[in-house]
Amino acid sequence: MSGTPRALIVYESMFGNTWKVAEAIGDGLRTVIDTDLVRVDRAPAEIAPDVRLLVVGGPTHAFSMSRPSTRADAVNRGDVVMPADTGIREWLGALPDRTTATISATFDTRITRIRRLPGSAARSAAKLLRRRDFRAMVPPATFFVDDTTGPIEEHELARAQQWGVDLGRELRPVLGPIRRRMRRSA
Ligand SMILES: Cc1cc2nc3c(=O)[nH]c(=O)nc-3n(C[C@H](O)[C@H](O)[C@H](O)COP(=O)(O)O)c2cc1C
Repeated sequence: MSGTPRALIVYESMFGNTWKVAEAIGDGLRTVIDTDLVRVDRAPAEIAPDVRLLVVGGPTHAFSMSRPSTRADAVNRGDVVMPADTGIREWLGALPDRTTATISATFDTRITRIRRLPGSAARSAAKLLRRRDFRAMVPPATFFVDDTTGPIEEHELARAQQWGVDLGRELRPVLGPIRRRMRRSA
């Protein structure tokens, strides 16, 4: 383990709503830990050892994480904010096996009006992470958009920021011993 512990948020977004949620979560998390935010098509192929918390989020497509076909569908529905050739499913699938213990958390966006339907990208992503020995810090979280292309209401973004703050609080007891060790060796 090396460097100052930090959090990394990797997000996928077609119409910009999950991006806004990721930024709000980052604002919350930064009250506790240095946090980097990166789009999935620019995300590192490996998780650096100083990343103590990995947060992954994306839009729910067809009851799960997006696939090439659902992203192609999204492109036909409106202007997209990132290339459709990759998503969190592909990025998580290509991650190498863990060499250091990393804690994880996942989130997604879904449509308010069909909130009773099952299926969540966050839950699917959490399953993939568990298989790769990441330890989930909190249950998967969902933030709601008004319709397929949005918008997302301010109260959902406020909830996302608070989720980030709460996640940071959960992380504190885990970071405490690391910070103390770092102070001693400084
Ligand atoms: C092809 C496709 C399939 C979708 N399937 C679902 C779904 O199963 N459940 C749901 O709640 N929303 C579904 N949605 C709506 C997305 O969740 C919504 O577009 C997304 O939350 C917006 O986030 P973004 O702007 O970051 O892409 C779907 C959208 C698309 C384009």
